[in-house]
Amino acid sequence: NPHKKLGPQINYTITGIDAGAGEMGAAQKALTAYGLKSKNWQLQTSSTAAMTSTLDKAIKNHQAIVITGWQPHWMFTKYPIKFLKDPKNVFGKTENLHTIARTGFKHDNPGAYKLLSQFHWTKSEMSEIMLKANDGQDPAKAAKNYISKHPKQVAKWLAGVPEGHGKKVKLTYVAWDSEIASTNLVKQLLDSKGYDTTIQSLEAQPMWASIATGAADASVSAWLPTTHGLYARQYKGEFVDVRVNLKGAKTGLAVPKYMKNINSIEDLKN
Ligand SMILES: C[SH](C)CC(=O)O
Repeated sequence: NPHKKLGPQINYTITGIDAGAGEMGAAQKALTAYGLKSKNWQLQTSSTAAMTSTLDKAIKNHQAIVITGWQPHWMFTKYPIKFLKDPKNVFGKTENLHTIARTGFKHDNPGAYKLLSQFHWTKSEMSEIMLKANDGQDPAKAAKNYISKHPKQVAKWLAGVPEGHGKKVKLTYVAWDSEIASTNLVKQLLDSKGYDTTIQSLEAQPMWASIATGAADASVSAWLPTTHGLYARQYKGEFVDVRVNLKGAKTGLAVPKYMKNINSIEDLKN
């Protein structure tokens, strides 16, 4: 209802995701920076699944809602939503997804490290796996299908990567749809060369800690420079930033497009 103040319509609540997600920290900062905290606005933590199902219900009922959103994600293709402008740049400009590794990994497993140093793809390529996984296909199967459909790209990723002969590789990730897609793909690529790859999902902070402590070998789930900036600073010198594996990611607050008069985080006070 564009004529009623937004806050009371949604109990001054931003529908968030898992508490450890970097963008939840950014959303908290935004509440303060935009003077929303003093107006009783609050950030609700839940999970990606809970947030997207709450979004689904709100859109089905043509109701107002504010969520913590991010690209690449199928929510922007499945739902008519838009990012809110962030004039104070709390969420940062575009992000890149980085591959990070424990400091000794290149020495201990140069073959697997070589694959990680060659793996990169685009948002639309990632969406191929993400959308299939969201439609209920097993992400490992979706990753295998991707590999069989893109032989030239796979050949580039695997160029010069030696056989693994069962050498173990441990990848950790955070169970966001984007990272489920990329981690399953990297596992299938490594296993196709005879490595024995295990993947483990963790919350964001423990994922970073698993690399810094050497408990895991690598992760393709690092959102930098802003969203995981806190973790990168906390573990500076204790991890290797192997490379960017996807360019042009983005986090921010988002609303359904039918909320015509809400286009900036500033407008939430209206
Ligand atoms: C939720 S985004 C995939 C990443 C993050 O916010 O930590």
